[in-house]
Amino acid sequence: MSDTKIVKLVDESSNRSSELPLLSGTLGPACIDIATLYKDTGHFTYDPGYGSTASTKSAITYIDGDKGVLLYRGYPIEQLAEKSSFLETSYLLLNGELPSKSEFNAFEHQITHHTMMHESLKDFFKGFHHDAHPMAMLAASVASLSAFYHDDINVDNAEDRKLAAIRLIAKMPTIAAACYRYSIGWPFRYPRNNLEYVDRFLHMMFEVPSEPLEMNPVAAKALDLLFILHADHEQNASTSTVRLVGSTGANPYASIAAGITALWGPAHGGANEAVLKMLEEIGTADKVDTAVKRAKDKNDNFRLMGFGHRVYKNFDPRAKIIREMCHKVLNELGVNDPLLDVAMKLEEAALKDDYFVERKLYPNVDFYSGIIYKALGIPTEMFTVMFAIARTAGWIAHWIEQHETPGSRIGRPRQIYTGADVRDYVAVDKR
Ligand SMILES: CC(=O)SCCNC(=O)CCNC(=O)[C@H](O)C(C)(C)COP(=O)(O)OP(=O)(O)OC[C@H]1O[C@@H](n2cnc3c(N)ncnc32)[C@H](O)[C@@H]1OP(=O)(O)O
Ligand SMILES: O=C([O-])CC(=O)C(=O)O
Repeated sequence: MSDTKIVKLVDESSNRSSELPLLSGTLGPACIDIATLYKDTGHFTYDPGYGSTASTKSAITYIDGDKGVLLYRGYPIEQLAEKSSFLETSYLLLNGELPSKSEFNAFEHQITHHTMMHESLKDFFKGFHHDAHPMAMLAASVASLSAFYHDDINVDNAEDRKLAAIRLIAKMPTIAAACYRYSIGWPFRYPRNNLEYVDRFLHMMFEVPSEPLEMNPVAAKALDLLFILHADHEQNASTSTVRLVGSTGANPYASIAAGITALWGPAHGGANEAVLKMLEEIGTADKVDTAVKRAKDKNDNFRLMGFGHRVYKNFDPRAKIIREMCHKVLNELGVNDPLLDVAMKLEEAALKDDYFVERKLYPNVDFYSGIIYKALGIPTEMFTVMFAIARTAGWIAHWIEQHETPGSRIGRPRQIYTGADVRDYVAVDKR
């Protein structure tokens, strides 16, 4: 699979030289194994934001940012979006292969068996302020799982790791729905295990006893598709956070809770909430040009939310699928949302503008997803929670891969010190 050439590298500051492999898989870009040259010598590279640093090898997800290619375990995202389900995709991410029918049934059975949230976890919610952000409640609740499931936190045991993965994927929708219902003062709903994964979640979110919930197949299909598209994205900020925390030997619930907090920021998963707020603020299609102008102004902190990506420099294949789905879902649900017009006008204006073209800034996965969530009745503050439900599959797959990889080391970046030179302490009355 890999086509390895040898390159000679010289580190001038230490005068060390080494012959190192130029690593290049059949799919991947070439990269030099600098770590071998510098390993524990005190010399290191400076790469703010890790734009040129591979922190790990991984067999889970592949991205070609120039060609707009995304593969989960080798399968193109377009095919998974069309033919798979979120649970099947989760199995694929975790196990490396698509399941047979009986393997899938067993997996679904295990997930269904673990959907309940511990009764005592409900008491946690009572301590949260009534208008706490759902992401704050989600992060705290998931971190607290390690206080409930002591029996499956031996990170060195493969069976325990698997059980933690099942528990997390199963319980995330239950906890997420509880975050929503707490925020509106409604009693929690138990998971109805005769329903499928996404229907079960929608039931826990929206069911009211006096008005039994009619399951809408269009809504369920759209949500399942969004979950597939958000399930993994190699070493993005939240997954790298999960791996960094995981590298210390921390338990899976603590590691995933750290991923949730990293996802929350508006530069990452929090962008879906920020996009909708931005579109609402812009308000009408005739105000789009002002927004584009502001986004280009370096004295203005305003950015076009849902635009730009560290890796995709042509288009984000997920954004393409979501954009199409957005039209379809609104049409099928009979929703006429003027924000869709604003979004399309904004995309059109930005793609014609030299600033965005030169910097290769295109709509990313978060640009159109919020309009779909809104059409499904999901409140804006829950958008990033929805992302977290889906990304849990990817996070835990990476956490497991990390623990299965021999020779994994603690993550420990270096820094370039820019502070004061050595100096003597001065007593307070002499300062
Ligand atoms: C699920 C996800 O996480 S997808 C990403 C979701 N985040 C967003 O949508 C937030 C808006 N986008 C951004 O902030 C960025 O494009 C990021 C965080 C996604 C990527 O950041 P980076 O790869 O570090 O790019 P960086 O911030 O260096 O931007 C490169 C240039 O494009 C500009 N730029 C990047 N994104 C935008 C934007 N959305 N609007 C206006 N200008 C932008 C920067 O100002 C910079 O300009 P300069 O070269 O003149 O200084
Ligand atoms: O890969 C990234 O940097 C961000 C992203 O699109 C994701 O996490 O889905």
